[in-house]
Amino acid sequence: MSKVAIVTGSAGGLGLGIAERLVRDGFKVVLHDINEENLNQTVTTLQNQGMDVFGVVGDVSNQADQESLVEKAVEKYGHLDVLINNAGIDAVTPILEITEQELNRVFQINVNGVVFGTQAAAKQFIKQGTKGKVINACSIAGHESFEMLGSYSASKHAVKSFTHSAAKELAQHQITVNAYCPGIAKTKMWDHIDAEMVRHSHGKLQPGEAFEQYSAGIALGRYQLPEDVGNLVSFLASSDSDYITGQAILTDGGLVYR
Ligand SMILES: NC(=O)C1=CN([C@@H]2O[C@H](COP(=O)(O)OP(=O)(O)OC[C@H]3O[C@@H](n4cnc5c(N)ncnc54)[C@H](O)[C@@H]3O)[C@@H](O)[C@H]2O)C=CC1
Ligand SMILES: CC(=O)C(C)=O
Repeated sequence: MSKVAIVTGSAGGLGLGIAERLVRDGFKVVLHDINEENLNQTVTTLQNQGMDVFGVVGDVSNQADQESLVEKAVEKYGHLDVLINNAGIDAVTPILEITEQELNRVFQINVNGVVFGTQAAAKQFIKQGTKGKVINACSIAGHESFEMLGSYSASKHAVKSFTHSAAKELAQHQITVNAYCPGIAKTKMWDHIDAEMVRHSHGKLQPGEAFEQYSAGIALGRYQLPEDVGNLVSFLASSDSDYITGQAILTDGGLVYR
């Protein structure tokens, strides 16, 4: 019987790379995103390539949406084995200018989303009476805090902390909870971070320079590809990782050392 995985925020970027890798690993994959147009396009493209995937539109920060996502996955494929809490957003703001609205939005999506997803998947695993895996998107910013990324870094530290608590509490049900911590990948997220860093630099940075400066510190000499993240998530989703729980594992080409 094929295993079933959900990947949130997978219309593009790292989530899409993860979804494609899991399909190649033999999973049936439920793609999920808040952006309906992008999600439909991505799902159609993958289905046209013969992949067994389907899409669910939803907002990870909405608890009812997360419950409904798991219900729809089970309705379609019969059961659930793995949830990848991948969806996330960035915010680039000097500390003195962070607003209540920004902080709430970043935490609602990056942190509440992970909590609600974990709850929905864990309830399903317990109902099934099976092992299950929850895999959360953390970041190098969950291990080291970055200038101008104050609310984002705090949210990713919270993801790491929640990963530890959930791993401890859910182990009694044979549910593992781990996180992947990417470095610098050239997705829409980094396009936005670069543009925002340029905007806040008052002429000191040109477009592309913030990305170049961050990438210049990578020991292996290149920025990250979605495939690099897919490699780690593939392992965390496989039975090879059955004895690993509560870990937030860096995949960054050598940038942050913990
Ligand atoms: N790009 C990078 O260098 C790094 C990314 N990460 C993390 O990896 C994850 C994926 O990042 P990227 O692919 O780069 O981002 P991205 O911005 O390229 O893609 C994120 C996807 O999530 C979706 N999304 C946003 N809010 C959502 C919501 N409320 N509900 C459902 N879907 C939503 C977006 O529509 C988009 O398709 C994020 O959690 C991010 O924080 C971590 C470290 C580095
Ligand atoms: C997007 C992200 O997590 C960083 C720190 O680059």
